[in-house]
Amino acid sequence: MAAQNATHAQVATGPQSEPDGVRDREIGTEQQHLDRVYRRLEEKIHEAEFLMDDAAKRGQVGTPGALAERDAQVFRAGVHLNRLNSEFEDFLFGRIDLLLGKDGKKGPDGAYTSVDPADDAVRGDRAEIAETLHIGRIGVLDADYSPLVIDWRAPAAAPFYRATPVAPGRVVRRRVIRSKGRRVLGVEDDLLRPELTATLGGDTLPVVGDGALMAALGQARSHTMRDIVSSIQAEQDMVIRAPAASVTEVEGGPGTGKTAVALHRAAYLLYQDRRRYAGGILVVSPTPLLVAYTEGVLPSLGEEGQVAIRAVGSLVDGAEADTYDEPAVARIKGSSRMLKVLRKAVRGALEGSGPGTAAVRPAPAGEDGQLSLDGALAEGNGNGGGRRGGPAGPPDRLRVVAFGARIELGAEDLKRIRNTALGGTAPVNLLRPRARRLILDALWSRAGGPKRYTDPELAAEARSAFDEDITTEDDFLAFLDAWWPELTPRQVLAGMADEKRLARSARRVLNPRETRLLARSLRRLDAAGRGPLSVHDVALLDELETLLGAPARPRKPREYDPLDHLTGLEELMPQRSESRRERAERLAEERRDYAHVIVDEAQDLTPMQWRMVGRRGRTATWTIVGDPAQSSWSDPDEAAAARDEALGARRRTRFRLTVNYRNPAEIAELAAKVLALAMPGMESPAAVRSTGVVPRFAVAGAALAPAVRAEAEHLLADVEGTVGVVVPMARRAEARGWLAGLGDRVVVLGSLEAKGLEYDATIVVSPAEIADESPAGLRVLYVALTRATQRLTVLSGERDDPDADGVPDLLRD
Ligand SMILES: Nc1ncnc2c1ncn2[C@@H]1O[C@H](COP(=O)(O)OP(=O)(O)OP(=O)(O)O)[C@@H](O)[C@H]1O
Repeated sequence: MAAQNATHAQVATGPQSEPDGVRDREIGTEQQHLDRVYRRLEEKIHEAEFLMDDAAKRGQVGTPGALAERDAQVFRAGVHLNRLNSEFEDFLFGRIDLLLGKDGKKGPDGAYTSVDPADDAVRGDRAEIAETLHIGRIGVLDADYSPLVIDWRAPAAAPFYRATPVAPGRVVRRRVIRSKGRRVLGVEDDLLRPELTATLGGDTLPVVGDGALMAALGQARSHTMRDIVSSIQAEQDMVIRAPAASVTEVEGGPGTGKTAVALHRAAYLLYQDRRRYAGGILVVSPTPLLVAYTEGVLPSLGEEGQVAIRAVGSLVDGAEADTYDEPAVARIKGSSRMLKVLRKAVRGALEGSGPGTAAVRPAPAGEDGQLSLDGALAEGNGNGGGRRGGPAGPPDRLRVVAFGARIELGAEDLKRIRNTALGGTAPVNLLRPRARRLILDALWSRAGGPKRYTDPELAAEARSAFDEDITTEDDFLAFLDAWWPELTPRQVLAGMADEKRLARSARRVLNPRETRLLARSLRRLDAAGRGPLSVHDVALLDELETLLGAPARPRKPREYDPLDHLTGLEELMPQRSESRRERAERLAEERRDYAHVIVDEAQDLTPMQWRMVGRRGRTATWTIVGDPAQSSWSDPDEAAAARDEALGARRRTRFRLTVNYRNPAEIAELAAKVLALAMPGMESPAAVRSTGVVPRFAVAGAALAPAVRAEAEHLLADVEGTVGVVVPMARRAEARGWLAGLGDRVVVLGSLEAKGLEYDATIVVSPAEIADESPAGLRVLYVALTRATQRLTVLSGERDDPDADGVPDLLRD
């Protein structure tokens, strides 16, 4: 049975059947505990209030700093209670009953999972429970510092997730507690040592329910992801608590919990070492849709202040790309070949598109024989103003009058100087001072400066006056701006829309067809680079920013807040006053270099995107989750090489997740057929449950609109939650029209947007069209087929070749 693959699902529900009234009694027991926790929290608030009152009365107890700390303590305790009441509906969610134990060794991840029962913990087949621990989203200590609730991330909580019947350690019973506000609603138990007759306080240990995992998986889906904190499985827990050294790589098929695990890991790392991660955690997500879907998970785990979840198209400040290039263009833009093209494009932008005729004409030298400039005339000096292609036609001559004579740097001189300047390794914008210096050297030399002064001191003085005279002239500055303009990444990108110029940058790298496609795709931008960016443009902008050089941003790491430790509640409060958007903006502004980088759906990053993401974690530790079978990138080897380069020689620890918690077996089985075509030999993860409902097949042919609508209506009636309609990318807009008015439980998605998301029911429209859309089309289809938690309908379009049962050729055996 598929369910046997899940570690929790393997658990027996115990030999004891559930007699009447036991459930209520057990709920009552947990209710008493929860009441105690709330009483304790209220006590903390009163304590804090008293301290503040007292301090105020006595006027000057302690320093002003101490008074402020007390105020903060009261405030934080109040916020804490408020959150417990309003947000953490199931703030207390777990309990483990343990046998007497030996002192175990701490594992490298800080968890005591290897703890074994003491030798005398079990007598025959009987054992007495020696310890009971309650587990919740935050830790709460009693007045005597004994734990009332243990934070789920604490080492002592690890057995709640890791114990299995095969390796139960000290755990006899694992209980998941369901509560809302201050009320306990239910309990579900797993018995990990069914062979024992265990007692608690002399009474037989009762066991209630069928385990919590199945209950969680069967719930209807909404538009936001839930945390899985009460039902994390052992293999997932190993990843969440893996030591944050170097690189943690996690692979697993669809629905194995990679995204969930990655987010819980972020919360875990913050709990483990908040100071270390004060530098911020970046979660890179493939699409804005997945960001929106997942961004509630960390706040529900009590963490938000230090984690930025950003779509790969929004990693560059000010860029919010959500458009997709057609596959052939995406392939070019994502490829590491672009690096060469961009390097040359930067040079090209500097040199302009053709010979310029500008010159700066200075006035005669001043009385002192030094140079002076006035009334410079710039003829045809193109500085990009309005013309596509950025700065076009920079001046090819610079004329000045010095020491009574006219001196000139001609096109060849300027070219030579430019090439010398570009020989430096610094980014191009930062080479401007070097270029300016070389120009002045050349002018000085041509004016015969070095020969005029034999005394070095006088020579230096004269030279410095010479430089100052020239460089304070507006005309010289105008010349410099035209000849070596300060370029922006967007300008250079926009300049690449000029096919002829691009052809020069892309010579021997892209073929003419590729050049044409690339240039055409950039015509969405105006000369300054304003306009809609595609997701792949953003990585190019980032690369250009590196090539050009960005103004240094001041780093403002979040200060360590001593108040974090004042409440006596074992947790730190995020800054609640900030909105999510403000927070994301602040993080983006403050940092480009994060302490930990989590990459979700890593198989989809293109080589250029790996370079962009790599730049954000140069000193970071990494968690990378993905599934090669779901890759929409056409050249996995090239992407793997770019990934290796981004991660450098860091040591990698690999994990594999093997159980599919999303799709029922019936859907997983169908998807496996496409997997066999897309990646022969690749194993699909075992589905943890089965619903008995097989996927439906319908044939629409050319009449997609009515068929999709009818099927969506059917599924809306069939499931409680969401219906996702996955269509070929090219049909996104029309498909929205087909489903207009059906309400917000139905969502239309292009095949590339479905990544990472899930719905109660899914309609996959025109599978052959999806598969044909790109070289990675079969893998994209595999993604589409693995989004449903309950129902799946496959609707054949004109390109499919359905059999008599409506099964399209791609999905037949
Ligand atoms: N231990 C668990 N308890 C309850 N639900 C779980 C558990 N693990 C995973 N799930 C659920 O299974 C679904 C799939 O999880 P998730 O989206 O993280 O998988 P994934 O591996 O990232 O999938 P994909 O590769 O398709 O994006 C989610 O609804 C998640 O909440």
